[in-house]
Amino acid sequence: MNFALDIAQLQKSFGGTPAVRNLSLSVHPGEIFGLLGPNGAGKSTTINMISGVCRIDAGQVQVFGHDNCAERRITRRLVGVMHQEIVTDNFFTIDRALRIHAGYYGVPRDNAWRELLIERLGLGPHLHKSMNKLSGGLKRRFMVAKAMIHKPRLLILDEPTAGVDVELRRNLWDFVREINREGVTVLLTTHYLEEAEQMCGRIAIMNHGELIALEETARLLARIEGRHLQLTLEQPLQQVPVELHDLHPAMREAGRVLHLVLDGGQGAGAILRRITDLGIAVRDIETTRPGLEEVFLHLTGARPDNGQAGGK
Ligand SMILES: Nc1ncnc2c1ncn2[C@@H]1O[C@H](COP(=O)(O)OP(=O)(O)OP(=O)(O)O)[C@@H](O)[C@H]1O
Repeated sequence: MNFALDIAQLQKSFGGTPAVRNLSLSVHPGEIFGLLGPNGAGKSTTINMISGVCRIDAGQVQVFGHDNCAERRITRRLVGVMHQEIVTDNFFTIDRALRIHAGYYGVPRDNAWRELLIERLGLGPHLHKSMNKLSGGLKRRFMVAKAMIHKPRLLILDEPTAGVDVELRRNLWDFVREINREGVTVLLTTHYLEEAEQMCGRIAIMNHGELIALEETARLLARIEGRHLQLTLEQPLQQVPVELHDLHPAMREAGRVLHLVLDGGQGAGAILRRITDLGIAVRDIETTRPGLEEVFLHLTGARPDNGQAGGK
């Protein structure tokens, strides 16, 4: 059986600086697959090469067995992409823009599908508004509908929930799960790591253009051994004392929360004593399970820029 997406030794440079280096990965039909990485890791460049927006320097991309350069007309129909930047056809209404995009792919008109997208994405009341009058959230919903209007078999979502409120985010992911159950393969990027954890069966992590991990989500999480301690401090820390560097410390919430990883046989009590000996007063302590944020930290030494990360 063909992969939904098969990327082999993909490369791209901008002005001599590599953005994607020798990337190979495959996505199975029916998967929800996460492509994660810190800012500038090369995720969007990869997606742009898959969608044909960006020329490939070297390597190959196949979509359901079709080469996306040699068989572009076929792969264009098979893939639907929601790009990261909000791009709308400013003077069109949602209604008109969706009709134009459906025509662009040359697929037979499917009114039932169109109506379903409009209903599930809550676009009905806004169909006849011109695009430049829509809120950011509505524009994003429109972009999902646009990516889906030609019934692609592979849906690519590049940070679909950036700047989107909680309710819309939930609706959007419910919808993605629903279409995935109906057979659509999904590749997504997100900076909200808990979303990737909840949505994706497998996750690939890129850093500096390279693939540095590709595993089932649960296995990836299990890579980070040891318990995680979260300490709420009486006073915010300016920086983590060097004496605690063996505990993989990360500060959050402007230094009010300190996150530590206990590998080996270190007990929470002993750690607490070490901390209080340094004159740091602890208000609250809790153990947490590792999240993808910790996996990121572990694998890349960087923190994802999700607006909540503190410095290390
Ligand atoms: N059109 C371009 N011209 C020049 N450099 C580019 C261009 N597009 C991307 N880059 C560079 O390529 C690298 C990878 O960028 P890319 O946008 O693919 O990363 P990303 O993982 O999607 O990051 P983010 O999470 O911030 O969107 C970055 O260093 C970026 O500055």
